[in-house]
Amino acid sequence: MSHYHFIKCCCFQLCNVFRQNMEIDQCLLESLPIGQRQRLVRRMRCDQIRAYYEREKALQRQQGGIKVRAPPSHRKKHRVRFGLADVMQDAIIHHDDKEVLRLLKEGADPNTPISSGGSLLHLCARHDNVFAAELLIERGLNVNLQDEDLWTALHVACVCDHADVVLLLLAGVNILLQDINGNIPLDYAFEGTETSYILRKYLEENGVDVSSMHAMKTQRPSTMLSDVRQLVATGGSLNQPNDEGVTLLHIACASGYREVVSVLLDNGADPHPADNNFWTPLHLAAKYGQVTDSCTDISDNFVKLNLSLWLQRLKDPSAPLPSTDQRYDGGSHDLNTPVKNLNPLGLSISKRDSLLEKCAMFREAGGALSRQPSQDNGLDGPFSSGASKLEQVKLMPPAPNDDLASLSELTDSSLLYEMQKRFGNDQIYTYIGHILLLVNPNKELPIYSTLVSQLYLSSTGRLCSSLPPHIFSSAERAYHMMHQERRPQCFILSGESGSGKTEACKHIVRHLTARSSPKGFMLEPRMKHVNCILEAFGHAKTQRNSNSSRFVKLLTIQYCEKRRTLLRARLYTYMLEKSRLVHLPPQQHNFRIFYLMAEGLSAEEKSALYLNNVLAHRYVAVG
Ligand SMILES: Nc1ncnc2c1ncn2[C@@H]1O[C@H](COP(=O)(O)OP(=O)(O)OP(=O)(O)O)[C@@H](O)[C@H]1O
Repeated sequence: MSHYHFIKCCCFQLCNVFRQNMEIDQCLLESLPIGQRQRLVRRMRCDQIRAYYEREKALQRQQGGIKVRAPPSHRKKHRVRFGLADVMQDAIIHHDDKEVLRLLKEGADPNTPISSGGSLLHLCARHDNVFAAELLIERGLNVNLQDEDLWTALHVACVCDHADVVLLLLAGVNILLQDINGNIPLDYAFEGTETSYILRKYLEENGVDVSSMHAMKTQRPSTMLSDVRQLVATGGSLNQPNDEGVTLLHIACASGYREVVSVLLDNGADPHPADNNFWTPLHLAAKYGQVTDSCTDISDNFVKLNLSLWLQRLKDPSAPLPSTDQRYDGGSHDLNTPVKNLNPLGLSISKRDSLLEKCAMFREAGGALSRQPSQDNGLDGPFSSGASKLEQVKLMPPAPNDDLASLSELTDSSLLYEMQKRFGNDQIYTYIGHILLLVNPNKELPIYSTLVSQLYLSSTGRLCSSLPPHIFSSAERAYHMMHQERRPQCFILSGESGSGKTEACKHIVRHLTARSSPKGFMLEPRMKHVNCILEAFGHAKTQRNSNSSRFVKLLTIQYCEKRRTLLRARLYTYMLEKSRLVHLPPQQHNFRIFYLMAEGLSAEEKSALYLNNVLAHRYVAVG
């Protein structure tokens, strides 16, 4: 008996058995394929339930008829409702302008604080949503609102280098408002960015001398130091708290004034007392002085380290004093804290995330340019030589609409709207899940340099959330899939003529070549020559594209099991449009090789080939 018949027989038997007494031989059941087993068990369960209700009904009839509640046929759907303020936050993050307008009309309060701290304007500043910011300001939201770290929306916009938001906010904001670290928004704008330029210009136009302002700020620790020394000399109390329980040591620790901390501790300031919020100086030092491993300013650790040693010494007087080289060496602490040195613990998680993203993306020019691939989990650095050169990089910061699949509304119009908005910002690449969408910019964008290619290197193949969508990341992903699956990977580039497939293909090949060999980037000029030859025989000028490929391409990458690396990237060509040789569609050219020959061959060469007047031939004259 065939397997199929055996199963059919079993089922038949089972159904009969089941109908008779609803008992099933477990072994028989287990011998069935999973799908059939599930179907059978489901049917059993239905019959059981039906039998139960019938029995219940019969029982009630016997007992004088209390109604049994039938199983609910339509279970009531419970809808989760979010407050207007939450929906508003979501709409702002996703740049859903229509929704923001609707919510405001429905009475959403623009003054509602947001869950991650700050106002809705802070959120707009973070997500570069100028439209929503404008609406909120129109409805009376105070532009000078400060969050728990005393950041205004302008601080946020500066950190994120969102110049449009900065321009909008400048109309009403107090540009000199300081945050908890005593920094004004300009302190967070990277040198050389548009934001920094706008702020400086604005300050200058309003008569503020930026350099003297900076000098004043850097003098603050030395002013406090001399005040503390004077207090010590006059025998004043170093432990006197203010109304909030804050002592001098709290202030010095929170601000990272290491020399002041040393003087205070040397002169008997008590490191133990907590302020009214239960923060000891050590807590504050940890909160504002701690650095992550990514930040190199080791001196920021000093306050915490020094205090720990002093605390240890308080318990055990024989413990060694902090060594002098661990003490503050005076004046080097830069109060004009750049973002990369900002203490992440002092910020809300959302702000920390955005800062880390910014750190990864927009390190100061030098930092970014010196980034080595090895930072990304130990890549072997095929680019080290290429990256030393200064290159122009302009990548947009990651945005919520980077992946259209994550939009709350997925309709033709919402997708088109997002694409159009991105295109307007030169964000030509967009993910839809793992698919990459490209809108041909038809202009040179500085996003294909060696450095950018290097930024997209990853040793794991996971997409870096701090980098915007890019063809390099798709190439990188394919490379890692090839490693994981140990089989060739294929790119499918689809789109109408002139949409940018050929260019995309070149970018992929370029990234992969560089990726697979330390000399990858050196091959680039040669690849250009090869491309030139290939295109001469397969490309032609059409109405839509002056360099249209007249064949179907297939790009695959192959894995080398032995060397565990990329063996070859191969471009297969199929279905060359041979008919073009003898028949030209209206307003079109023949393959480029003819025109190159006409231009490039010497008179003797042409004569030897009987092509003295190449362009006079019917098949090369424009159709
Ligand atoms: N990423 C890009 N950045 C800048 N310009 C681009 C980009 N992609 C395409 N272009 C421009 O668009 C032109 C047409 O692109 P491309 O030849 O790649 O289109 P295609 O889809 O391969 O067209 P066809 O199917 O006709 O071969 C290019 O010559 C180039 O000028």
